[in-house]
Amino acid sequence: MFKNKILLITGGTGSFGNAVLRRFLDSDIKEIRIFSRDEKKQDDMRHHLQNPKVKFYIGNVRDRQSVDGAMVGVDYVFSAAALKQVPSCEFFPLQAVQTNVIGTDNVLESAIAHGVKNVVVLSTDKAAYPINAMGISKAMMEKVAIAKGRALGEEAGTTICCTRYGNVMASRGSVIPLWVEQIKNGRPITVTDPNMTRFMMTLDDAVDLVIYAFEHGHNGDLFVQKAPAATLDVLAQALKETYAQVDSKYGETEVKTIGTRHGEKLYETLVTREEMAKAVDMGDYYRIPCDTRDLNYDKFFTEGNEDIARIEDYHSHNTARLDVEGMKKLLLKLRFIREDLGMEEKAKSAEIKSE
Ligand SMILES: O=c1ccn([C@@H]2O[C@H](COP(=O)(O)OP(=O)(O)O[C@H]3O[C@H](CO)[C@H](O)[C@H](O)[C@H]3O)[C@@H](O)[C@H]2O)c(=O)[nH]1
Repeated sequence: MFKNKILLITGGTGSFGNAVLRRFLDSDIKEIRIFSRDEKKQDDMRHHLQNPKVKFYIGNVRDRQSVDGAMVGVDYVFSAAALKQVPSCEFFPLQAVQTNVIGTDNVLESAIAHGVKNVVVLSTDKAAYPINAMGISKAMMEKVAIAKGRALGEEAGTTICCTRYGNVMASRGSVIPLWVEQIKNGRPITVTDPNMTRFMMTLDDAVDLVIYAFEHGHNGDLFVQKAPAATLDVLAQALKETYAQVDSKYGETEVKTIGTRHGEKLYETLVTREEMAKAVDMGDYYRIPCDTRDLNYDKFFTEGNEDIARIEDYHSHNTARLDVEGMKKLLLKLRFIREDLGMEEKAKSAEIKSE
């Protein structure tokens, strides 16, 4: 499907972009374009990869002209550029709107104008019943993408769909690399709330989900991957026990409860109750087709969905729950933990401790 095609990844220097590169570089894809703001990260990537198939574009999704410059000749787009940290978006919500909503709209409009065949927009569980600025901006981003997909319709040359996933274990700036640093530096592990749950996905799961959406998506679809969850308590214990294999003193690390941060939820929802009512169960995934009713209000009263009251949303408190042993198994899938445990050769680059 990617043979001789050009793929553009916005926000391509992030964890997701790097994982896509690892997956596709040895394939028969023609070119992968990395579009992002940070010249330093691009430069590091360029030196590390030294691969003529990868082309770099400096730009900002907020600036349509820069997006247009990268879009010429592109077949497929993975739209991953985002402000994604909950606390920073809480303090600068309009910045989240600029990048996540308006920036994504720029990417979609540009893709349609340039005849791109397929766009997959990356979202997060925090967009379902959102309570924080990051989630609210991502929820609006989903609405923008889905409305555009619906307006384009089945026969259009461009297909737009969204994927929503949970916490990507050990992605840049997330809790696992932070706790690993704490363990190794002899500091206590800082836990916000031991009973808080999060969906646990690997970066490979996230790439699989995007490819699944790419292959199965109809205009306006939203895709979710079923995933297990764990409490922070279990995650902390599993990390301690895993690192005790490197040095037994790590197993003695103190765990300190610091309290919930700005805008955090006790548990995350991947599929809302309202979405569950129309979700198509595809085995490992849910496909949530867009609502194709038109803006004729009468229909909303005559075609209401009575099932909704009986359906439960899909969240990190009611999905499959990992225990410490299960969590440890999942941790061992992470590249940087495997490196630390000596199960895998260390990567050449001075990549930060994350996936
Ligand atoms: O010192 C800390 C930091 C975090 N946490 C907890 O660890 C969990 C994960 O926190 P992260 O900061 O790793 O992730 P978030 O859930 O805040 O958000 C992350 O996951 C999202 C998906 O849900 C998006 O991908 C988002 O971009 C990304 O930052 C949360 O329950 C948080 O309370 C702690 O206990 N101690």
